[in-house]
Amino acid sequence: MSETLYDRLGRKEGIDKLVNRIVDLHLQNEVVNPRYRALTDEETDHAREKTKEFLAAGSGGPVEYTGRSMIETHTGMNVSAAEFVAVVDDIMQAMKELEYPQPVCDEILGIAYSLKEEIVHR
Ligand code: HEM
Repeated sequence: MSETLYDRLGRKEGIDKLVNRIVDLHLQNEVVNPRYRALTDEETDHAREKTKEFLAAGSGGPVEYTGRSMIETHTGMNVSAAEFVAVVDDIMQAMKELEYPQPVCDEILGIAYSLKEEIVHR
């Protein structure tokens, strides 16, 4: 059987590490940290766990996504294009630090970008 994106991300262990690092970077990133600082610890943990599921399920892993849709989640936030780019930058930075090969980074970049319409200005 051919390798899935889930495998290339390092399966559950890789995805858990990646999402934890992305959330840490969001908390340090001045463009978006007010959004995340506004959350309680429970809300941050919830968003973190749902994002791990979203990535695992969407990359072909044996996981069901039980969170809300991207439109439903981000509606009412009026996320700007600059915030969207900042989040994607953090994703790419985390992948670089964790030494994912460039083709895997490019695949994630494409998937992230494809979600822009569902997240920005809603
Ligand atoms: C490719 C980009 C993005 C993806 C894949 C993504 C994914 C997600 C997921 C899966 C959740 C949890 C859903 C749930 O609770 O059921 C979430 C929550 C959240 N996202 Fe995003 N997101 C993205 C971009 C952004 C951007 C650009 C912002 C704004 C800076 C943002 C702000 C938030 C916030 C504040 C929450 C927590 C909402 C809450 O608990 O009510 N996201 N996101």
